Amino acid sequence: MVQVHKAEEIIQAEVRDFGTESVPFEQALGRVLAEELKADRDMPPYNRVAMDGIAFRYEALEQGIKTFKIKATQAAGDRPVEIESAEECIEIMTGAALPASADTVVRYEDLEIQDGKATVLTDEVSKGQNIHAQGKDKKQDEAVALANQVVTPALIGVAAAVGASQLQVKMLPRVVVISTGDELVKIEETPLPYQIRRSNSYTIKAALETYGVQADLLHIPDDIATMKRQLNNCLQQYDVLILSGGISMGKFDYVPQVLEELEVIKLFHKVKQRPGKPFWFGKHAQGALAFALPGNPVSTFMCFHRYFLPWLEASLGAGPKRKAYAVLTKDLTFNPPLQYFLQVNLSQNEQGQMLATPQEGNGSGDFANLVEADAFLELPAEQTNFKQGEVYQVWPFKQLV
Ligand SMILES: Nc1nc2c(c(=O)[nH]1)N[C@H]1C(S)=C(S)[C@@H](COP(=O)(O)OP(=O)(O)OC[C@H]3O[C@@H](n4cnc5c(N)ncnc54)[C@H](O)[C@@H]3O)O[C@H]1N2
Ligand code: MOO
Ligand SMILES: [Mg+2]
Repeated sequence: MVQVHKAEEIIQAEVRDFGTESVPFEQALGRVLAEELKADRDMPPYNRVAMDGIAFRYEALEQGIKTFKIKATQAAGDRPVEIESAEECIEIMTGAALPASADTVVRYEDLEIQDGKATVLTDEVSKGQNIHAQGKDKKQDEAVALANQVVTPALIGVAAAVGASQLQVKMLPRVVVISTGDELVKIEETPLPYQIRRSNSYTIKAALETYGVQADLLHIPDDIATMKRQLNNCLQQYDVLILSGGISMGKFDYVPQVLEELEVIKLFHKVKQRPGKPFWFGKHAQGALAFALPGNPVSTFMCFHRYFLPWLEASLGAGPKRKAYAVLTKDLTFNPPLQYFLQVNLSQNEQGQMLATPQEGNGSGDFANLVEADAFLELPAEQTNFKQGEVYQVWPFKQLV
């Protein structure tokens, strides 16, 4: 049995590099960028008009000119229309490229327009106002996104702006999520009174999709020969096997035995934690990793977030997971010498602190309450009494505000 930090260390020592691939930028959401993205030209690419109104030369105001002859109207996307003299202006729209002969824009709200002439009504005009200067956001060839950044909707927009229709991203591991257990039936079936529907694999598959990982699902019955054959296939075909169930003390918990018979080297079995104590982790001679998670749904869920996701993020080069902390809002006691992962609800107080309020759980087998919870609060094994106001690391599994 290993401590939580040791289990984490062993898993992190098995971080892999799956290489890079090019994908259409629209399909890159959630992937990890493997290249620096550069501005193909200045951003903005021209002096961009920021208000609908007129453009003219500021020197006109200095000469006492307040009324301008409207030479033309220029929409966004039009080639710039130049003015010939300080008495002229162009009616110009937001997003248009400022003509080189003008340097100042006054918005319609500060104008009176009559008989083809525009009069400036305000004295508060400064040179260069209402213009976004060319290259102010980014210069041509400057980086707009860095390698190892996660592709977000904002990044996809920037990629579009610089014409990067393909993005080089980190390749994802091939993952199979395996359920075991003869009590489990397909979700579309009506279970017999002593059976249940499979759920763990769907939770994990859904969580993986956030990272762009499209995992395959497989169910293996509690039969050694079948399990051996199927797991052997999986070890050849996948980079990662995430299993749930079949790893504890039960007569039909065959997973560790079968994995070891298939030359998956056990790197640890059992972690000093609750839930999730029976967690088994190993690696195959040819490289595949087996995360054999305990079958109780809360245990599966916790181990997946606490161990698998940090491994995935490190393998994709997204850097170590940013740590989050929260303040415990109630006293509690936990006697066993195990790291306790407490289900909590997260909120923020007016001081901007993240608060963790324990959620009444019912052990790791009852998981309907996970829908309400936001995170696991990690309470150290060497401590028994935990006091309101103390701060602990938290593992959120829901999108925070
Ligand atoms: N004698 C002992 N018994 C148990 C111990 C122990 O230390 N000594 N540990 C307990 C703990 S803690 C856990 S956690 C479980 C882990 O059991 P397994 O990993 O062997 O999982 P199973 O026995 O196959 O199933 C446990 C439980 O989870 C349900 N399950 C399994 N897979 C799914 C799934 N895909 N979807 C939904 N539910 C699933 C299964 O029906 C069982 O109820 O062992 C304790 N026992
Ligand atoms: O690890 Mo078990 O999850 O305590 O039920
Ligand atoms: Mg069992």
